[in-house]
Amino acid sequence: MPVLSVNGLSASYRKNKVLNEVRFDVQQGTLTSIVGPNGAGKSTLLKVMLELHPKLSGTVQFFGSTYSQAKSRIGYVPQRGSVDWDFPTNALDVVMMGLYGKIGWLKWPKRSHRDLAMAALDEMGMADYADRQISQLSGGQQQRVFLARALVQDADLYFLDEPLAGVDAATERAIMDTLKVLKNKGRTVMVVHHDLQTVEDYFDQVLMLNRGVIAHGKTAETFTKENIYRTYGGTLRWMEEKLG
Ligand SMILES: Nc1ncnc2c1ncn2[C@@H]1O[C@H](COP(=O)(O)OP(=O)(O)OP(=O)(O)O)[C@@H](O)[C@H]1O
Repeated sequence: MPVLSVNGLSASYRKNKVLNEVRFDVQQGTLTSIVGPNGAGKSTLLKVMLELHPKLSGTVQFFGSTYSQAKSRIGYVPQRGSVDWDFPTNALDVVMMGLYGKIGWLKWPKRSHRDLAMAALDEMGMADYADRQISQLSGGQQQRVFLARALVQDADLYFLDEPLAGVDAATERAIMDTLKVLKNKGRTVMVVHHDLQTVEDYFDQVLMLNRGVIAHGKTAETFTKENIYRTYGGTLRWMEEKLG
């Protein structure tokens, strides 16, 4: 059984249809990049699947059940730009939020929860920043804190929206190492990704999206010149140089 099954999914913003009959299955233990040009509907796809934006039609099944039944098994790291970083909270508290599924809302976290959150911050090289207000962290540091939050959540299926955008090489490596560890533990990870040069190195599966699914499958077989052109149209002149 696929961990994620999307069928005939369509969505719009007012009259502007941005997802059209999207259909794909994702198997457990895969690391998938979602690629496509600006405005292709990648972020919207995540939001619609996670019921943050309404769908027009179609179905989405997680582990064979609905989103609300599967919620505690799903982790989401939104695009950094979409988060209100002025929210007065420190890095440790952000990570603790990933534990609410376990602690329960309005219950006081235990020492062991705090230890788990600290360990995750440490894993992302952010232990020294636990007490720092999130608004006072750099973009890459904020991204590491978000990854730590996803780690403590201990989900089975993760969605990350451009986690590598604007981070330095060390942070990029730390994030990709973390995602590979999750995959090797049998978790399933889907990542909106923009750097076409690293798709083959980083991801075993690719979902090529432009309002509908253009191609989906093993990166080695799917991420071809032809599919890249079909996905991006004429917008990628540099690809011609790269691919000859
Ligand atoms: N809140 C919104 N209200 C109206 N239109 C929106 C909204 N969010 C996105 N759109 C439009 O929907 C389309 C798909 O946007 P989406 O953010 O899903 O694309 P994307 O593939 O993630 O793009 P990018 O690579 O630029 O992040 C775009 O045309 C965008 O302008």
